[in-house]
Amino acid sequence: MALGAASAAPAGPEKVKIALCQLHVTADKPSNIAAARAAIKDAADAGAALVVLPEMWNCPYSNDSFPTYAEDFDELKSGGAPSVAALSEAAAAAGVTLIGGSVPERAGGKLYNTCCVFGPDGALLGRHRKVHLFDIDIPGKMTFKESLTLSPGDGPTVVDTPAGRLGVGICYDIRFPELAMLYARRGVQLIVYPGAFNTVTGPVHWELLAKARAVDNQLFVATCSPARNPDASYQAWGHSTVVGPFAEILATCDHEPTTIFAELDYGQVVERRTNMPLAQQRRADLYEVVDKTAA
Ligand SMILES: O=C(O)CCC(=O)C(=O)O
Repeated sequence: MALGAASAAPAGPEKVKIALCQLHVTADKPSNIAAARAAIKDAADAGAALVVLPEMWNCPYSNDSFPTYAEDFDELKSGGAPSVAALSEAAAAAGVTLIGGSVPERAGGKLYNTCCVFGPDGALLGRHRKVHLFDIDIPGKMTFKESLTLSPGDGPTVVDTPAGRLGVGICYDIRFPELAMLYARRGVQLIVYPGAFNTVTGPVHWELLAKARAVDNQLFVATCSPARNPDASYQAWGHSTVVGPFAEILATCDHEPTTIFAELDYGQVVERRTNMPLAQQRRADLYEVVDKTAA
């Protein structure tokens, strides 16, 4: 299906309070889990209905760590997936929709960088496996090859939640405008990118990409990073940010552990698209982006 006008806005809440938890991530998995639980509760206590965690919040961001900290989600009930179980419990206890950042997932002999989405009753509503792996080489500055340990997911993820219709991408996924465009086409109101940019690409690209995906598609974008840990081998950029559909910054922060909040008014998605009907003005006679995963 060629991507044209966005589908109608889904029935759902008009306004949602979102919280992005910029967690301090260490090598101690139980303490990372405890910190995530506490942050989710605190965010809910402060009135958030939608809570977001960062990429790889249960382990150091390194290829050495991913296999060690990985969890098999099929072992949820037998206690083999403590991070994911904690997310489900914390979402239910707090009564929030939870975009559970990402953790390394073990499935079918492979590892994935996976985000789980939970409803306010703790039910798993969706799961996104990072589609675009972070393989870059900027000599002397930043070299990382996720594909040494991880496999890519094979599809986009759109989840209808009590906090709106959400699209999920993980970190490097934000660099691919086609994925965001596909989400807009499917009526997504907010794209959430748990991410962990670094001190090389972060200062130049992190905010720029969030604004670009928002303004291209006239929707909300939230990027949630771990805090910078001076002891870690990978220095996360931090700067978790919420951007509105006119590319306006609604909330942001530095690299310290914190939780930031923003009120999303989904009516603005409709308003911006009415003011500036980009989707209707596309020249399908000149170019098109094709959704190869549409049902
Ligand atoms: O795209 C970048 O510069 C950083 C991406 C990244 O850190 C990731 O995908 O985990």
